[in-house]
Order: sequence, then C-alpha cells, then structure tokens
Amino acid sequence: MIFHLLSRLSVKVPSVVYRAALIMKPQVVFVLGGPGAGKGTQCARIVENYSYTHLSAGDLLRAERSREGSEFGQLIDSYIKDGKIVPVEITINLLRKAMEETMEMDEKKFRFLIDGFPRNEDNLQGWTTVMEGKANVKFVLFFDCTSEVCIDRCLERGKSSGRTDDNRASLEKRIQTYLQSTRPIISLYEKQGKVRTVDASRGVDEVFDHVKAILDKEG
Ligand SMILES: Nc1ncnc2c1ncn2[C@@H]1O[C@H](COP(=O)(O)OP(=O)(O)O)[C@@H](O)[C@H]1O
Ligand SMILES: O=c1ccn([C@@H]2O[C@H](COP(=O)(O)OP(=O)(O)O)[C@@H](O)[C@H]2O)c(=O)[nH]1
Ligand SMILES: [Mg+2]
Repeated sequence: MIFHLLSRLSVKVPSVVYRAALIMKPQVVFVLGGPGAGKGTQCARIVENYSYTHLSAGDLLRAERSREGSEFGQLIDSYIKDGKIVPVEITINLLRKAMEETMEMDEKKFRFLIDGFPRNEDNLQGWTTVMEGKANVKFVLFFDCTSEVCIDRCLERGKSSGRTDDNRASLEKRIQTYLQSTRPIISLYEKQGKVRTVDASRGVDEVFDHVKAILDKEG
C-alpha cells in the first residue's frame, strides 16, 4: 500500500527495499502423528489446495542418506532402520536449507508444512536454537490414530515403498519412539493451545475434509 502510494507520487523506492519488504517471515505448521498416520498423504492434498510448501523431515533425511559424499549417510541409515531419531544438528540444517532455498526461488513461498518434526526434545531444542525468531510456528496439525492403524498402514505401504523401516521389527521401535518421545512434544504444544487434532483413522477424503476446515479457519 505504502509503495503503491509512493509510486503514484513518483517517489523512487530502491529495489532492495521492495525486496526486503516482500520477504516474509516463514509461517510454519508442524505436522505430527504416528508412523503411517497419513501425514505425507494429507500434506500432498494440502499442497494441491493451499499455498503451502511441504517439507518432510524424513524425506530430507532419506535424500541426505543417498547423497553421494554425505558424511551422515551411514548414521542416518542406522537411525532410520532402528526407529530412532537422528541428532537434530543434521535435521535442522536440512530443514533450514530447504526453507531458504524455497524462499530464495520464490518469495511468495513462505508457508511451510514441516512434516514429521519435531519428534523429540532434542528436535525441539534444535528448532528453538536455530529458528526461534526466524520463523513463526502457527500451530501443530496432529493426525491421531491407534498404534494398530499405524502398523497396518505402514506394513501395507512396505509392500511397495522400498523403505527400510516399513517392516514389523522397525515398526515396533518406531511406535515406541513415537509414544515415548513424540507424544510428549505434542502434549507440550497442546498446553500452549497450539494443537489441532484430526481423527486420522478415517478415510483419506474424510480426514482431508477435517484438515480443510482447520486450515480455512486458521487462515
Ligand atoms: N486415511 C487413510 N486411510 C487409509 N490409508 C491411508 C490413509 N492415509 C494414508 N494412508 C496410507 O497409509 C500409508 C501411510 O501414509 P503416509 O501418508 O505415508 O503416512 P505418514 O507420512 O504419516 O507415515 C500409505 O500407504 C498411505 O497410502
Ligand atoms: O525429524 C525427523 C524425521 C524423521 N526421522 C527419522 O526418519 C524416520 C522416518 O520418518 P518419516 O517422517 O519419513 O516417517 P513417517 O512417520 O512418515 O512414516 C523416523 O522414524 C526417524 O528415524 C528423524 O530422525 N527425524
Ligand atoms: Mg511420512
């Protein structure tokens, strides 16, 4: 508005000022829920309908694991197979880089769905250290379903996913990690009134209807 007025008055505004004004602080929605709850599926639906960029921490870690010359490949591989959470120094750098690259490419892309993070206390601390003040966490979108549903869906996904952790042995560990480490993080945000819970046990379309209602309300 102010630039519009200035331009009408023929006041010259340096382009660098325009750019600085256009670069928005990243707006973040953390997407959490058990393994197989449907986080990735719903994030894909959201991206089709809303102006969000989807960043899956798990996908970023898997890409880093496969990157030639990565010094963390082996470590990531063993953590994922074991259902353990990779030290945040690795994950937060991947997330930060992905956010920066997205915003550098298109300054209108400042809304992010961060899927599968923060999963434990260490993750949360890393986020606070690196991103506090630099990004705004709007709320947590929590896909809630039973461990049985999680396991069934991951085993089904395992038939074609090629993932090293979609098997019964890894899944038992992932469920334990989820219950012991991730649920307390969700509770922490709940106490701050920041959790929007979705019943994830229903069909994809029904779940998405609820997600849409939440996003439309949040603006
Ligand atoms: N609401 C749903 N009902 C049934 N199956 C689902 C639903 N949402 C996702 N799936 C399937 O379950 C598996 C896990 O979904 P995904 O989105 O990858 O979950 P997450 O990212 O939480 O692990 C996938 O095979 C997916 O197709
Ligand atoms: O912030 C993260 C996200 C994922 N992971 C690891 O990556 C695995 C798979 O995560 P993803 O989110 O892809 O699994 P999903 O919950 O979607 O099945 C997890 O079990 C962890 O071992 C991690 O260490 N830190
Ligand atoms: Mg996923």
